[in-house]
Amino acid sequence: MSQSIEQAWLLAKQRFADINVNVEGALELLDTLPVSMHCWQGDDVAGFENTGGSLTGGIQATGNYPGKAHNAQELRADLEQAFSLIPGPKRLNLHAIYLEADGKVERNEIEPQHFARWVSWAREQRLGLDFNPTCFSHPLSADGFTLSHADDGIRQFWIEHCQASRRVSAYFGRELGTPSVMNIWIPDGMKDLTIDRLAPRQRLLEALDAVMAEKLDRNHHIDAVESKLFGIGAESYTVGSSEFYLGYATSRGTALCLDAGHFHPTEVISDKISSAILFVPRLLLHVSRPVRWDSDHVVLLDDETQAIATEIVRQKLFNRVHIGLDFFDASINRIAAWVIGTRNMKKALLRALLEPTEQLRQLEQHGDYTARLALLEEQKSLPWQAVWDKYCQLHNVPVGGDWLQAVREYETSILKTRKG
Ligand SMILES: C[C@H](O)[C@H](O)[C@@H](O)C(=O)CO
Ligand SMILES: [Mn+2]
Repeated sequence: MSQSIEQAWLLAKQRFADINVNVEGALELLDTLPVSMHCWQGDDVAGFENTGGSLTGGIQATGNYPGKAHNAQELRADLEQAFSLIPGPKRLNLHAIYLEADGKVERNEIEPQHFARWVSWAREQRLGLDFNPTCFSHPLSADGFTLSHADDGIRQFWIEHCQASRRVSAYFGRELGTPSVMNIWIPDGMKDLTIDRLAPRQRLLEALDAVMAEKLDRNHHIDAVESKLFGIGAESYTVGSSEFYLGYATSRGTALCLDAGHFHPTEVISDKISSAILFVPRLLLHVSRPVRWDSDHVVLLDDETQAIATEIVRQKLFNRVHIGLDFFDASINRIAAWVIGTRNMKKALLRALLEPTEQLRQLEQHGDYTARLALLEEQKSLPWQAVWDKYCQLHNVPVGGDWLQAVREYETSILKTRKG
């Protein structure tokens, strides 16, 4: 096997060299692009704060595949298993409900100490960490409102939770030497026709300003805000709409999070990148796969994933776009879900890096759209897969579908021994 990988790699290198693409340079660049894997695929967004509580906020993890993680030790073990099957740099994206504490900690009282074990593990694993306040699955979000709540006390609770979360995020960045991107997503919205669509947005604006008032070191912490079109039970009105957050991020200089499942079904985030990046300093991507709705299916190597990666590479947005994943599928092996989705994101980045972009740009500038289309289509069948195999080999992770065997063995020896 390893001999055929080498032969295919050498031939592929030559094929790409023929169109002036430097394959080794592409792999070097790929090694500088981390993908932030989301912890919540490992336990269906349950967290460890209130095990047994249900997932609310208009999102759903459907399926009951056995073996999900029930505590941080299990989740870390599962993550290590997934990481060992994915080549190149990775980060981990944590939610506040993944804290570790002896007793109950109110969300507005979370502190860095509750995430200390995550940090020392991340240091061992050479991972950067990202963070999210958790503004759902809580009694004070039960009526569908958090930061835009009309009740001052409830709104203040969520403001304090987000303020506390920013300090945790800055702690991650300080300890690990790489800024933590902290994304605020809230579920606030209404099921049915809404009379006052302005007041909740006004309250959200003021609440976010209060959350962000404390100045934190940019080298440790980056604020991001995530819009949404609708959620289950919030079909008619979402306070944090796309326009709201584009305006917020633009006027406040925060990062804007674009989730692939948070727009009208025919809208794609790949086409939003080049507009939004003209007005906001940074983008955070939640690469996901919406099937008819914001279903958060596992990321495929499909046209949109490719278009997202291609956009980052063509515009050289390497330092301004943070790539995160956001899916939660409980109907298949959860580790396999991570591996499939993350490898696909990385494959898309590799394919984008192997594109003869300069040549295509020249053709476009000269108005030769025939050749542009012809070349775009031809390069799809160039042997990028041989380059991917080599990349996997260089990083000591399984080539092709061989990783599935490791997942199966882990399932038999570990996951099947877990209850539920
Ligand atoms: C759990 C995440 O924070 C959540 O998925 C959010 O990012 C989102 O996309 C909600 O639809
Ligand atoms: Mn998201």
